[in-house]
Amino acid sequence: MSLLPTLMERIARARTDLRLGLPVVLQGDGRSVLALAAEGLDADRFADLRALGDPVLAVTARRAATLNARAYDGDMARIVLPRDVTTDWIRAVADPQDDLSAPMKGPFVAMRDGPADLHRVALSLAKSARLLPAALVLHVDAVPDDLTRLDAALTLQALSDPAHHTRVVTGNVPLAVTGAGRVHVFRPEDGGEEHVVCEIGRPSRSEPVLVRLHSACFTGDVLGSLKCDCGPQLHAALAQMGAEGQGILLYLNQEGRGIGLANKMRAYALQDQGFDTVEANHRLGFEDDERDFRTGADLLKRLGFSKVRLMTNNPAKVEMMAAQGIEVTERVPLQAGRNPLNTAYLDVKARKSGHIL
Ligand SMILES: Nc1nc2c(ncn2[C@@H]2O[C@H](COP(=O)(O)OP(=O)(O)OP(=O)(O)O)[C@@H](O)[C@H]2O)c(=O)[nH]1
Ligand SMILES: [Zn+2]
Repeated sequence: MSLLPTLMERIARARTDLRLGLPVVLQGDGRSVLALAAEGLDADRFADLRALGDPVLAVTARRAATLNARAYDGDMARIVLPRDVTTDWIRAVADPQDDLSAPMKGPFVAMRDGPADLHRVALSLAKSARLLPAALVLHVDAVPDDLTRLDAALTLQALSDPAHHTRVVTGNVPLAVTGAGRVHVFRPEDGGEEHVVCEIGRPSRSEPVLVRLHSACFTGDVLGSLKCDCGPQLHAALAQMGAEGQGILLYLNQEGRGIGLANKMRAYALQDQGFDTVEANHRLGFEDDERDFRTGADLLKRLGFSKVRLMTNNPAKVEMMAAQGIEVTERVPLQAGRNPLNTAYLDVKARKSGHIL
């Protein structure tokens, strides 16, 4: 019946549920689990969950490596909870903030037997909800009525494909660099963040267009943070488009290389403890870069562009464009905003993430 939620709509609900601290139900191969995000775990809910059985704490292999827990499941570990477990213990396993000041109690016992597929989906959902990637997972025979239910395999598939976007509106916005600015707003069908494409002038659809594929950086773009180069890169790109009279700025809401603003601030707090940008992501349980650049290529195609002069120092962006069928006729270097406070950050990106200096 068409009034009932689709899979995408149920995934959107599940993300909200996890962010609220509610469990969601994941189902597959005749099994059901309750999954609850470790972040923001409520003591009463945790007590109710334990009354139903013994949940395990799923964490990514990245987080497991920091904890010295064995990742028997390859990309993740299922950590057995100690008998005297508290919500503080769970939070401390999930969140690396106090790893140094209060070293973990370990050794951790990780499960080797039994399927881990539903746990894996719980972690993907937590990531897509921009929460810490750690979830309590409990097998149950009877599923409570009011909880959001998801088919695990279909959910994993849906989370790994980029969402389809609808162009919601286009509005004229005169900019400092050009009077001829237009903003297109694209909304994903999966209830995720909207993305913005800013078109400068009226670029021809048959010639290579100057494009900046930019990821949101609230601290750099809006606050003028000196920890990164995002703000100056954004403004340098707009200035070049203004000077050439045309261009496309893809402004993707993938804050913190796709981990969300709260997690990026957690990463910054770890950087204050001495870890670099890549190490901080790993300690939190994330990969170096959790972004999916395919969305950028999709939006370009939707606007009728197939050839670009791409403003970036990141070879992964160039490769992705080509893989998505967009011809990159030229990589236009974008060097702006180096300062004494971000030199180490930019050097790490060059050394560990392959950025071209
Ligand atoms: N996780 C994390 N994200 C960061 C950090 N510093 C900046 N960012 C994010 O990194 C992203 C930077 O994006 P971009 O400017 O598109 O990219 P880039 O991959 O450096 O490539 P180019 O600028 O195109 O050369 C933004 O989403 C920022 O919010 C950090 O220390 N940790
Ligand atoms: Zn930034």
